[in-house]
Amino acid sequence: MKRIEDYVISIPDFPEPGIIFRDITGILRDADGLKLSIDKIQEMLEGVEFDAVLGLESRGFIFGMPIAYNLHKAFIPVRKKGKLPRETVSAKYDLEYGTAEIEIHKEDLRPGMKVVIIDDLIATGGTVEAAVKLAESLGAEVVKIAFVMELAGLKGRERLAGYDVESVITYEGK
Ligand SMILES: O=P(O)(O)OC[C@H]1O[C@H](OP(=O)(O)OP(=O)(O)O)[C@H](O)[C@@H]1O
Ligand SMILES: Nc1ncnc2[nH]cnc12
Repeated sequence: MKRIEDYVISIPDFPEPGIIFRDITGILRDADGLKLSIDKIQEMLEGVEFDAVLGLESRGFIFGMPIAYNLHKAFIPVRKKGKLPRETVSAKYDLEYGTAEIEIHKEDLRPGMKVVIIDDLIATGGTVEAAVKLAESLGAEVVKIAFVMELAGLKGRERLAGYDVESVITYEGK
């Protein structure tokens, strides 16, 4: 039986020198890998009460949507700036490579909603930290943050102190 780490393809020096790119398409192209990844994240949510999955564009959509569907929860996209048509709140952040800005529809979250944030990977933690800020700025409570992969060497988890954070697999380095 293969493990999730057996499906991830690691590409050195992509998209720039020094980055080891952890490619999830190796998981998705195999039906067993795809099922295993969704099942593993779903296991993390057992016993967690929540209203909606927040999926982070774009790879967080891939893993977040099937889970929202399976558990009969809402799915709310957190998108890169300029894509959402209604009124938004937005946050800027730094990436392992470059900077970016994400946003969410303001009226999609209401005070008191409990949300789970799902993404494929945490590197520096900048993206997920920005997503937490957006959710909380609208009064939502982040009850769980789940990743397929964690690059522990980049210490992104340190930005999430006090939150319930779990990853299917952890790479000790970058
Ligand atoms: O922890 P961080 O340093 O913030 O990096 C992690 C984020 O970077 C990647 O997304 P990216 O912005 O490359 O977008 P994509 O999913 O559309 O490829 C990844 O899917 C995470 O969302
Ligand atoms: N090393 C990495 N591999 C894949 N996606 C990433 N996003 C940020 N860092 C990444």
